[in-house]
Amino acid sequence: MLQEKRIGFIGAGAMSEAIIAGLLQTKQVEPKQIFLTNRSDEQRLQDLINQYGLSAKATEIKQIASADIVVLATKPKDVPEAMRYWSKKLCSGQLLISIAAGIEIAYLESFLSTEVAIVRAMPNTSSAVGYSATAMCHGRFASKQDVECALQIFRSIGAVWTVDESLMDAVTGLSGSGPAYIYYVVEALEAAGIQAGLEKQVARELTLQTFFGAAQMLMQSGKEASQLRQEVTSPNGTTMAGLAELNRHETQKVFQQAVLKATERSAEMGKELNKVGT
Ligand SMILES: NC(=O)C1=CN([C@@H]2O[C@H](COP(=O)(O)OP(=O)(O)OC[C@H]3O[C@@H](n4cnc5c(N)ncnc54)[C@H](OP(=O)(O)O)[C@@H]3O)[C@@H](O)[C@H]2O)C=CC1
Ligand SMILES: O=C(O)[C@@H]1CCC=N1
Repeated sequence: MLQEKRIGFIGAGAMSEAIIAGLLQTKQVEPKQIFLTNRSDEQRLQDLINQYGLSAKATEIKQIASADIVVLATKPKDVPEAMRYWSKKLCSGQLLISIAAGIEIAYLESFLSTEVAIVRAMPNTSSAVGYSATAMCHGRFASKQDVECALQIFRSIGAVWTVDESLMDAVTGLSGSGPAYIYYVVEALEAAGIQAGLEKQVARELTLQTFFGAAQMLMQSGKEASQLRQEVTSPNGTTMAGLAELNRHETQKVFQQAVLKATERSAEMGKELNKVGT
């Protein structure tokens, strides 16, 4: 299905790159099917075109405006400006996929005078290696084929779930921002390993393999995280000592609060922009 589609990206930032890298790595699309534009950073655009072998024509506005699928990947604050410009160029028959945090479908529709199919999605940066956790919902003009097309894009760069739009802020707080929480923990474990006497590279490799192994256990064993944690924890042993310190600082609660804060921020960003209006 994606083989015949032309995909235009509005925004040439971290997320567009992650999705493009994933699509190309998993061979779902060829470089010539991808068109890309940004606002002003010519060097960044050229770097991506060179790195991923995209056609130089990729920057042509006409190509994006007539693409089968247009991915809106600017920062949320830049969505009004981008939509004011691009909404005049989009037409029914095209599928607009927005990945902007907090931005509601109704808000995007308010810029459009034609019945453009819209999918709102929240992938994460693991798209770049084919392991995104993406959730998506769709607007009233999206057909079954449009939804299937979006599902196929996000399946090709990881796993995808469909949710009600009211849950998109929660998804953003959990899995959209989620990789950053994991990297934050990895930074801490690596630093602790070094402090305890390990060489930097060894600390890094042990940490990464521990994360990878734990993720595999969670996915393959069918056991709850709490049960797996208990299996590591010998009475009066090392893990118990480590976990006692985490509990003393209410670390689980802190992580829960972090996800809820991020969820709130996603909703807030949408509200801030809706106030701006068209
Ligand atoms: N980073 C993440 O982990 C995730 C981000 N998201 C969402 O993805 C979106 C993009 O994020 P990210 O890639 O990190 O952002 P970046 O800041 O890395 O990239 C934003 C891009 O948008 C371009 N841009 C800004 N205004 C316009 C415009 N009017 N027309 C065309 N292009 C424009 C910028 O161009 P220039 O540099 O020339 O100004 C830049 O290339 C955000 O809405 C974010 O909420 C979703 C999931 C995860
Ligand atoms: O930090 C942000 O706002 C974006 C949305 C999800 C991940 N990064």
